[in-house]
Amino acid sequence: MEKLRRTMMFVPGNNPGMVRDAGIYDADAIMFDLEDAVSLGEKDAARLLVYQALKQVDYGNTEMVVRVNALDSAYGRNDIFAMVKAGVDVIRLPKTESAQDVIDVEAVIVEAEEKFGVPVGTTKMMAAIEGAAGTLNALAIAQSSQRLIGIALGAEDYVTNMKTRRYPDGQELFFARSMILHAARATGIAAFDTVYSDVENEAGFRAEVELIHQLGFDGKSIINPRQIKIVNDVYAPSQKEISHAIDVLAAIREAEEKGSGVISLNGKMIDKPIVERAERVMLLAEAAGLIGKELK
Ligand SMILES: CC(=O)SCCNC(=O)CCNC(=O)[C@H](O)C(C)(C)COP(=O)(O)OP(=O)(O)OC[C@H]1O[C@@H](n2cnc3c(N)ncnc32)[C@H](O)[C@@H]1OP(=O)(O)O
Ligand SMILES: O=C([O-])CC(=O)C(=O)O
Ligand SMILES: [Mg+2]
Repeated sequence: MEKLRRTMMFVPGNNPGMVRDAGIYDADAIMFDLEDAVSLGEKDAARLLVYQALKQVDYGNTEMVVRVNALDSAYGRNDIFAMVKAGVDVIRLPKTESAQDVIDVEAVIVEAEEKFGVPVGTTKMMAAIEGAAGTLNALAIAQSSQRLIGIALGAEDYVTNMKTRRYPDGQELFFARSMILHAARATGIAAFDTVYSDVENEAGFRAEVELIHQLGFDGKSIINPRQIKIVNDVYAPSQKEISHAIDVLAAIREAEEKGSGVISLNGKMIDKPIVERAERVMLLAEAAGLIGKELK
């Protein structure tokens, strides 16, 4: 069963209150940040704080992600060792430019897993693409490791690299979003859109979420708990979509019972991609609290 990751909430790794309470907002994933949200003087303290939190705070079943510093910084290797030791679910690489960046981080993860007795292969990875080189290498990056659960756009760094800024209509991100989506879909991993920094602008945020939902992203990195409900609302299927999905799944079940693969519903042929879409609608509907498990 596909894992839903509509919201992945950044939490500054140097903020004890936010780190402690991050689990109460029901983000699909929590992403502690050791990179750009943390100043150089606080890197070691943040690493320790996040390590302790992962060991001691009960975040329930929420997927726990940590954005580590790059390996070529003074902190990356220590970050990876500490997070693997703490049993983090996913390590997010920032500013990934090539497949080699992922391979290098994976090698350090393996070292850490062996050192701390964590079964090799358990720690998953995701790669954030935040510049022109990474965007052009998106497919190679997505193919670079079996551990990758997904790739993500980091638009603040990306627009800086591209010598532009973010605009309300997002035209400046269209190429990068398309590359990342296609690379993710071609390799069967997830695609995550970038943060929207203007927390007070709910209408602008909703418009961006509608756009990335239409494009096909699995979800979005967010920076504030107030953004969670908006993403979940946009990703919730309509009643019409849910009814159609229920009919499709009932029709396919009936056809299977009769031993027939090809079926029609209201005169339209139902085939594999339609069934797959219907299953995803039901998963999203359940996550949005719109149906119970018994209907699936
Ligand atoms: C370009 C990049 O690299 S982006 C990634 C790095 N950036 C980050 O991680 C920033 C994360 N976000 C934040 O720090 C904050 O949301 C800010 C600074 C943007 C806004 O902070 P605030 O004005 O305090 O937000 P707001 O008033 O909505 O906070 C409401 C509550 O949610 C908490 N909260 C806000 N953001 C977060 C968060 N990201 N994680 C956990 N808790 C949070 C606040 O502590 C506050 O809790 P309280 O009611 O118990 O006091
Ligand atoms: O990955 C993100 O969405 C946040 C980030 O670092 C960026 O936009 O540069
Ligand atoms: Mg960035």
